[in-house]
Amino acid sequence: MSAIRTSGLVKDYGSVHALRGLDLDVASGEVLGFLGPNGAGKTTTIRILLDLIRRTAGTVEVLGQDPRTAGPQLRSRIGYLPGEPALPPTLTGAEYLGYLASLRGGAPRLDDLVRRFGVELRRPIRTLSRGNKQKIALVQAFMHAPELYVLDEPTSGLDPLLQQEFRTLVAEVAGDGATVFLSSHVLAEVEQLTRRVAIVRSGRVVDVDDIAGLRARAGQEVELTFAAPVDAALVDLPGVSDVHVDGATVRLLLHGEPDALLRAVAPRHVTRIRAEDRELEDIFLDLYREGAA
Ligand SMILES: Nc1ncnc2c1ncn2[C@@H]1O[C@H](COP(=O)(O)OP(=O)(O)OP(=O)(O)O)[C@@H](O)[C@H]1O
Repeated sequence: MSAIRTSGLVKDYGSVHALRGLDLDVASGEVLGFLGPNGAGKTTTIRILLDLIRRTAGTVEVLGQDPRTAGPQLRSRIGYLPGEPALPPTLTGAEYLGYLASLRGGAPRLDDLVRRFGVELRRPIRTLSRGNKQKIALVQAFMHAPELYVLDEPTSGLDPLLQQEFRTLVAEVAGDGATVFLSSHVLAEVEQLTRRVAIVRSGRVVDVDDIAGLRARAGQEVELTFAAPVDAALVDLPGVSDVHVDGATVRLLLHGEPDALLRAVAPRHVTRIRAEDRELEDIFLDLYREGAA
């Protein structure tokens, strides 16, 4: 079953085509990373899922319902952490969270979360630091133990200790079977929390894969050193790209199995070999650029 499904989702802001047929399927119980360069359409997608803005065309299902027509009881099954939370400045944290708890028919996790994150409840929200505001936003997203979490850049403004606490919390709710849809630029977060990622570019999902699959496709950086200078033609093979020859040293990018490469260089005297998986960061940069091309 899907927790989120969009098909052919289109959103125009006047002449700006923010979403151009976005297809997305988030399975129930999965943690999916939603990644893409600035302006790709992540926040627009999330706002449509939450029924904060109207789509131009396409279909959307959230927990089996169309958010456009489902009404507030659907909203109470979702925990939403906006990228830039707008909190009521004059209320205290206690007043604001208490109000939301009554709207949503309870907040079983409120006390636990307040303790874990050290939330300042007594002062008016306008007097709080950015990090302390972010904590209140985070607590409201998690306190009613929803089935689906929609988190837009969740750890911006949190110090590293609280970021770690947040990751623990996400792993907990995922372990309890909730679905988490996480937009993030923090690669450590994506890598630690998600198994699958969807890459969005120019209003479309251009790639969906698990992290292991991305790594495998992204290949390895290989450096071979020979006893004597060689020619690039030696490694002109399928699955080999980005070849740089510097005298007796050859650097290249290898996709797939190394077997053909090893056979090709075997007749020469190889003095040194080094192979490294590419960093996840490079992989994402490639994916963002591929989309741009
Ligand atoms: N209210 C608006 N009016 C006009 N254009 C908008 C509006 N909101 C977003 N856009 C445009 O729609 C496109 C998608 O924006 P969106 O905020 O969804 O991207 P994003 O992927 O969330 O980016 P970021 O990572 O920078 O937050 C961008 O070109 C943006 O300028």
